[in-house]
Amino acid sequence: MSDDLDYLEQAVDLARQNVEQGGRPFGAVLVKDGRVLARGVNEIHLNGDPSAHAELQAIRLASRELGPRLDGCVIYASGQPCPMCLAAMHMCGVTRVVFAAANAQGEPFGLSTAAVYQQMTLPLDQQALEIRHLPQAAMGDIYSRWKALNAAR
Ligand SMILES: Nc1nc2[nH]cnc2c(=O)[nH]1
Repeated sequence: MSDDLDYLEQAVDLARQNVEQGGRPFGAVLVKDGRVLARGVNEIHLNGDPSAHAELQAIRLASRELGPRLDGCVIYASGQPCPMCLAAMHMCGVTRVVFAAANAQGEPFGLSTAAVYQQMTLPLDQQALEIRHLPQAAMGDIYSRWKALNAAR
């Protein structure tokens, strides 16, 4: 815990460097067992990939070493993680996340994802994005087939 400030400072430094290089003000450091496994900055300006958030970049890098499960990892982020990054953290088992700037701080600069969080609390049929559930018979037994093929692995 006492290392939190040190790692968070590193994430903020990354964000600051990224701004100087034309990027958005987001940096992230991914730590496991006291070792920095990955660092990431927002790279949307470099590759046009809208998912190139600092936290996801760090997760992608760490996964090269650890594979798809990041249990026991801690992510330090300069900004409050957006729903996409937070979902990724939940799904791959990241244990903790510590961030410096809350959404409220980013709001005046268009750097808050509070509106997306808000959308995601709404029922599917009330979200701004049209979400259509169209059941397909062709899906058939795909899930149970997958389960059967992977049960022994
Ligand atoms: N925390 C965070 N918020 C963002 N909002 C837009 N891009 C980012 C990012 O890379 N990190």
